[in-house]
Amino acid sequence: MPLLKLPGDVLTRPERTLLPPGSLERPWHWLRSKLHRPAAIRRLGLRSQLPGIHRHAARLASLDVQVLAEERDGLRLALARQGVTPRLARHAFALVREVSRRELGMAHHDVQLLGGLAMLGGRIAEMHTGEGKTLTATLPAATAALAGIPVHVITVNDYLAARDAELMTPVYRALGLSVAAVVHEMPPHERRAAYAADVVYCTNKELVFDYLRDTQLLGRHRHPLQAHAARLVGELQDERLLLRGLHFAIVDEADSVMLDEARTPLILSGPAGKDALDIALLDQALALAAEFEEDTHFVRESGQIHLTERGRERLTERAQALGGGGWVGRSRREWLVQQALVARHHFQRDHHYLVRDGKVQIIDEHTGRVMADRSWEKGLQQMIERLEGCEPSDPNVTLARLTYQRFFRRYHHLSGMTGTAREVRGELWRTYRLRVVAIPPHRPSKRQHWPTISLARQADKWQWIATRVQEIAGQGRAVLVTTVNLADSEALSQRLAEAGIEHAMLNARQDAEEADTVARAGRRGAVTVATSMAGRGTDISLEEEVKRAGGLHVIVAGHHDASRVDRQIAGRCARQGDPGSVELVVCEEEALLDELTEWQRRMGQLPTRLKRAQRRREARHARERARLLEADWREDEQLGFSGKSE
Ligand SMILES: Nc1ncnc2c1ncn2[C@@H]1O[C@H](COP(=O)(O)OP(=O)(O)OP(=O)(O)O)[C@@H](O)[C@H]1O
Repeated sequence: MPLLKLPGDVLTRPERTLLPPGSLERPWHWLRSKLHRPAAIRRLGLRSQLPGIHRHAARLASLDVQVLAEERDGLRLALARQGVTPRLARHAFALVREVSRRELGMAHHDVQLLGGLAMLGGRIAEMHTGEGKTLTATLPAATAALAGIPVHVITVNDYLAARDAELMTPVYRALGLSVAAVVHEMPPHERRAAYAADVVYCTNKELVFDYLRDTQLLGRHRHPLQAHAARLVGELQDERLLLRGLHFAIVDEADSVMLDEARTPLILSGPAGKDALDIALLDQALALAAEFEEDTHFVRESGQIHLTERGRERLTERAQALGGGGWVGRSRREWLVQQALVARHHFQRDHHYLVRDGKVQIIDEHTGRVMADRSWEKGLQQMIERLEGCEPSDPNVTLARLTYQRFFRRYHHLSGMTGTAREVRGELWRTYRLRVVAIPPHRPSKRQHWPTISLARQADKWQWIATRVQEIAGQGRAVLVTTVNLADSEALSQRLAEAGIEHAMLNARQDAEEADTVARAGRRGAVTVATSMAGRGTDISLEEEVKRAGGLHVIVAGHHDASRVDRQIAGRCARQGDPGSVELVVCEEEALLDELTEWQRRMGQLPTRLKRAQRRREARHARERARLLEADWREDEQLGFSGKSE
């Protein structure tokens, strides 16, 4: 029985049809997810595959280029005929390992082979940060691609998609496979060409938007069978579609892509024309919101803003004075003012967005990167633009929307890898039916966790960090400091500049030089200040003398939304057996403290309280995702009768 096989009827089955669990099954799934434990390598029998791979690899190592190419062609034929059977998978892994050794000078370690096998079996490989997931992904990706299965390697940002595709190209090329990266700036014809490659590296956002564009194009032929029928009568030309279907996905940073980003659905929008938005009305709403006082007219709860009874009364009075227009209907006017309050009080410049070239550009809260060409919906974008004195952009209308939960479950074969999956394994199983396999590290980690420092004020924090940075960099080590947002990274940068400490910056405003900044960050005495942009995937290679002096020191200047992000940042140091250390610096004024009640503020030590606040925030985000998933399932059940999807 093959592990993977290209469906014979690939034209009619480019994606999996969703079968949501029935309402009686759901409590059972919930219970199973609570009891879920990471699958043991031993129980899955993964280790027993290693001797076979090594036997093949030893034989391949002695072959010359010509014979190796013949071997590859023979294997490709067998994989295409039989699918990826365990025997052929061992053979393919050995071939990929040998090719990587020749082309990149890196032969996959045993733990990478185990990670690759876990993914080939449709699981999530939890591999420690810095263990070499980029190289690991080549094993299942190339094996599936050799069998003729289109592969998507999905990651969190364009920088990583382009970097990983480029780094791994020699391996794929030597295996006779084509590889491409899809990045934001690409026009449709280049995207289409890229998706035609055997292995495609792309981000979750680009992929889902392209999928939505395709569903728009398919229109009433959205169901695979309808599309096939339309093709036969010439009503549908595949040349205009971008994707080749959803066959095999390897999701890098799986917890970030499949959970953190899954709180909000992706919305494909199109221009609505200037008239669709009444700018005067937005201005009135903003002016009204400026009169409203917190706790009297509105309250903030769990990241949302609600009008109080007094706020509603005030709005009714003011609406009568304004008269007519958008102010007549009660729910409409309340919604308008609520949006204006969100624009005024919730979204902060240099935290949630930045202003560049006269435009308001959203910063992705998970990756710390600018999301070019993305905008908030329903007038919120234009309200923020008015507040920032920018020219209001053209409004958009929603064309299609899709949740990540729904999208990823459409893949015939779904797998992933990450350094941080353990704490969300239940949710990964509940949502995607994906099991987590914990892979041991190649070498024991030498990372030292220094005690947490807690200070009273932000200013004390920056001062303390400046002193610490000077001390550690002076020892010939390299230092990376991460802050929770762009504004904080700039405040710290200013403090360092005042102290005469030379440093590089990596944040949403200084993103053009990313590869160079990362390349310099491991030099002797280098100091780098970054936001969570440096949190995932950033691989800082250290100079030999830096390793001898103690490696990279990471200072985490404040907790992030999820403890997984903190762990990812800590994972920038002590990679691949190098030495390294990490410490956390927190202070009373931190944003997460907003989450604490007065009673909690008075209780316990600051770090413990902050940790609790972080856990509450994580739980809230998990609840939001669960609600979205539940809504998705309900929608599926209702649509089931009319046979539609999406
Ligand atoms: N088998 C190998 N032999 C030698 N070096 C390796 C091997 N595998 C990976 N590396 C090196 O290890 C470093 C870390 O790799 P990579 O960035 O892919 O790790 P990662 O697991 O993706 O880390 P993160 O969790 O931070 O994303 C890279 O510099 C890579 O070249």
